[in-house]
Amino acid sequence: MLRLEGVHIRQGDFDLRADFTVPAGARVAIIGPSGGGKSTLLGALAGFLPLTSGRILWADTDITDAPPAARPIAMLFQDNNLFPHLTVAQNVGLGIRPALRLTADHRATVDTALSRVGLPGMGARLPAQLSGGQQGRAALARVLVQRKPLIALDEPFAALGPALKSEMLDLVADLLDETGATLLMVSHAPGDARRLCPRTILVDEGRAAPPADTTALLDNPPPGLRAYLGV
Ligand SMILES: Nc1ncnc2c1ncn2[C@@H]1O[C@H](COP(=O)(O)OP(=O)(O)OP(=O)(O)O)[C@@H](O)[C@H]1O
Repeated sequence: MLRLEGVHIRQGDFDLRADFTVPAGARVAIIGPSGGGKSTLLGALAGFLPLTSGRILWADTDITDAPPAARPIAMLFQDNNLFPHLTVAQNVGLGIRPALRLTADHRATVDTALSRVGLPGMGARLPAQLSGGQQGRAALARVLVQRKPLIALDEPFAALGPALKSEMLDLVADLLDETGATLLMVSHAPGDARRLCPRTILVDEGRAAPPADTTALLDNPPPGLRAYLGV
């Protein structure tokens, strides 16, 4: 279980507060207006932003001050963060060893992950030699090899067309079924939240609310969310 206890994060003159739990294995969307603090929340969970006060716990272990690499969370951002001068296999390998000294076992793990996301034999290519959707798959492979119990996706497929996006959401769902990982997914698309995430955290007015039933929240949104959704 992920637990945020009395969390307060400050970025410049922006304040975000959060106090909630997410059960292990849950699939939770994070939605809310632009500038509401969704990325701030993920940044704090991943250890890129310090807390002003409060604690973050995973499975009853306090990770508030743990460095990013020691946290139980793997992140995937919208632009995938593939390094253009590294091969696809090297980019995926970064998820195992940031220094890129991979053993034969590590290389086998990378190959297995690439096959799993539908990119068998493409490890030697550079990212520019992949389509946008294939780049997204490579980035997902890097998340997979990290074998973290918590996966955070920050608007991962916003740049993809509807068919590709749908395919990627299915792939994420399959990977979660296999690994049992917990998902936190920032999305501006209510349809993605409905499809993949039974529960949703609303981030608005300086607060990340506890996960609520996605369908109920989207069918009957509070005023701030209503304005954002344009309903
Ligand atoms: N480095 C920073 N320094 C100061 N303020 C910041 C910084 N980064 C973000 N902010 C502010 O923090 C607030 C929350 O930003 P954040 O990126 O978390 O929102 P978001 O909900 O992810 O927005 P979007 O949906 O547009 O990506 C905004 O008011 C933003 O201006």
